[in-house]
Amino acid sequence: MSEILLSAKNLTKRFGGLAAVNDVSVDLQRNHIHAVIGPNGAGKSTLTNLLSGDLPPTSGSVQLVGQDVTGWNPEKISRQGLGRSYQKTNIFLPFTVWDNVRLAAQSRQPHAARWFRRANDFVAINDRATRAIELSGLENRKNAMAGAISHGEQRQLEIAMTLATGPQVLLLDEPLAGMGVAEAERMVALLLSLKKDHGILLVEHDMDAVFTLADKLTVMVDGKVIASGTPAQIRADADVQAAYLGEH
Ligand SMILES: Nc1ncnc2c1ncn2[C@@H]1O[C@H](COP(=O)(O)OP(=O)(O)OP(=O)(O)O)[C@@H](O)[C@H]1O
Repeated sequence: MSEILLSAKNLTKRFGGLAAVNDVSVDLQRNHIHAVIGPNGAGKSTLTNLLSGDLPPTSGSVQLVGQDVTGWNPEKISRQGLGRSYQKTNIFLPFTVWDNVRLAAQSRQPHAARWFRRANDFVAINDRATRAIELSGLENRKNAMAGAISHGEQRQLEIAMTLATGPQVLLLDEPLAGMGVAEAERMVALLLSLKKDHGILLVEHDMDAVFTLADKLTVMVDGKVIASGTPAQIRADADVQAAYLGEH
């Protein structure tokens, strides 16, 4: 049986009287892509924030790579193996692609702010950055300024920066947002290649991409899971048809 990398059980997040995430359980296996879909306001971003530690849950628990990480802060959760891409906000536009990825790799080292660093650390950081750039398909853009590359390449850069932290789980929030057809096809191919070494939890509105990529889907509406299963099971689910998917 495949290894479970991430397992969230009965997660609830309340904002005052609103249960933005209501008793949600999801799990993620290595070498799988698990997509979380649902209409606007379903609670997908809130769920993502609970998994990354950006928000504490009101109740429920999260296991990551064999460790209960419930209530841990984002940095500690990152060190335990979860890489979250933050849409563009982490990219330094006046820096090169390489510098951005190297900084992300460096942020993962213990004592990142220390002025004194051993030579071995530098080698390890550079190796991780080089590998992340290779994996994300940005080798030929590594000396370009981040502000001068295309929108699609910037989204690849976000993924490279996430990979540079050495995650086992990738938590990706709308990696295809704002992309044209060719860029989206490239990103779909990239995500499929990354599944070889990672588990990927994907929040995405592009249903064609989701149904191409996902091994498993969880459908949320109004904070609750209304269905979970394979793409074929989700397509055939009457509740999902009625609530969300329509013609898909
Ligand atoms: N910090 C907050 N305080 C109060 N309410 C919030 C907060 N964050 C989210 N909500 C509410 O929780 C519900 C779920 O929002 P969330 O952003 O998680 O949905 P979503 O599925 O990610 O939507 P979208 O697809 O539009 O990004 C919404 O009703 C939203 O208004």
